[in-house]
Amino acid sequence: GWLTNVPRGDVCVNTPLRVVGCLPPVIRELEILDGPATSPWTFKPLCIMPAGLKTPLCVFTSHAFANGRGISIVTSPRIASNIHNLTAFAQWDTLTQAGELAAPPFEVRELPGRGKGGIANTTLHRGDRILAATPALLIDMRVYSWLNEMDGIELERIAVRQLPPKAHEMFWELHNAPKTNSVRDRISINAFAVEAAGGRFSGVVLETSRFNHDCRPNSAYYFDEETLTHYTHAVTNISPGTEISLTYISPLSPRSHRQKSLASTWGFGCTCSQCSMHPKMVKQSDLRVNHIQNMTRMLYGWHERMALDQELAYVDEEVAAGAKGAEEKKVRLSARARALNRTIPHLSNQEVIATAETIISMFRQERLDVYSSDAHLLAALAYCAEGRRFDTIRHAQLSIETGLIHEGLDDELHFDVAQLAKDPTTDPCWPKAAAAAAAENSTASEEASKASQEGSKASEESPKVTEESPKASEEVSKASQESPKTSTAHEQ
Ligand SMILES: C[S@@+](CC[C@H](N)C(=O)[O-])C[C@H]1O[C@@H](n2cnc3c(N)ncnc32)[C@H](O)[C@@H]1O
Repeated sequence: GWLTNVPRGDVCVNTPLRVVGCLPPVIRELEILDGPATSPWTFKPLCIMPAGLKTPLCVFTSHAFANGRGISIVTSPRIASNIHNLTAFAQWDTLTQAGELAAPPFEVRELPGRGKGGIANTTLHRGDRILAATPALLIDMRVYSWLNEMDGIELERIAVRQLPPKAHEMFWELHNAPKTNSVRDRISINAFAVEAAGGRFSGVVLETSRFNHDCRPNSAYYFDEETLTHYTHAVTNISPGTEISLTYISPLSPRSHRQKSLASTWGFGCTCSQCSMHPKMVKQSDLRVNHIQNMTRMLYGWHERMALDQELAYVDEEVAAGAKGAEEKKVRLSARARALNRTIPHLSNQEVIATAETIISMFRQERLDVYSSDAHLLAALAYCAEGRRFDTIRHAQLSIETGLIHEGLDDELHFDVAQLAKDPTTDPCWPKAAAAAAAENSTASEEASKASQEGSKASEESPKVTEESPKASEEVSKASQESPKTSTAHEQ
């Protein structure tokens, strides 16, 4: 009954497919093996089987999701089941009322020449949350490659149609610039590229879609895959009355590329301050972003080589122990190490530090310092390899601060950086000789402190952390000079 009610004419009229005929898509109901009663979805999933493939793409809608905000997901049954197992579904009642802030720190207003936009209604400081919202739509990117345009649009239409009333209404109020079809165009103009449960999606986050673009934005966003929540935070201090902006594209591309991509996908000529600068300044800015990218590539190479060296040392032990598959692994890792040696120049720790500091400074000049999380992490690792404890901690902390705003950092990497920020001397990057000296020092100091505790209570007030004393740090730095640099050991 429901299927026959789907008006399909619109799809055909608005697509070039009309020229070659307009057959209605073949839509099937997904067989739910456990039976409909146990299905987590509000409607029976409707599917289209892509020509020549064995996996259908279907629409999965939940009205209960995120306290009734609802969601429609177009994807394969396997990915849908993975998504359903995420915290976002398993504990939706414990999540905050995403997107339903009692007092949002912005108002949506009509702005000259750019449609609607979000205007701050309070003072926001760097790091303040502006929005946290779940997407109303997640459209698997495979829709665009596996299905013909008409079939893809049909699934998108069903996904929108099945949304709860409020989300449905908000979707139709979104900005649109007619090109192909009213549903597809709205999705492509307003969606964020997100990843979840092993799939890549166009995600429409209804509230966040109101923010306009700026190449040097005052807010940054990321998508938390586990809770399916899209976060937006302030990256600068924002005064009331200021427009909240985010970037639709990578800001690390030259002005001409940015302009082209904004015009072709979003239909506007960017007039943000970074695009409107004096041509000489544009040239310098383009040069800087180019430098940033090249130098970052070099540092990633250094980091990969350092990780490879550590892995090779481990594999050497496995080979010596006669472990199965160790020889093959060593051959594979050595080949990768040789390839890196050919393409990435060799860098000493000091050079890595100088390069990372230069990248960080250029990001600052570009007003993109929130992007310098990786550069801070690499600086921290190089300082660590030099046995410079407090420089390591300083950069690890800066990496965390920028990373939290820009990426959320709740993954393994965050755990590693957090460890580094707490105590680099226990990290594998810390020079072994220095670690041994520090351990010896701390044993000596423990013994001394024990002895003095016995003698007098006053010794309890003396600083216990011996590495912090000038003598200890001198020893550390000497030891690190003497120690073989882990990152170069296998290259020589
Ligand atoms: C995701 S929507 C942003 C919100 C939109 N202005 C609205 O009214 O809902 C993207 C569209 O907003 C407009 N837009 C965004 N940033 C802009 C900017 N910096 N200058 C002019 N128009 C902009 C463009 O029409 C673009 O296609």
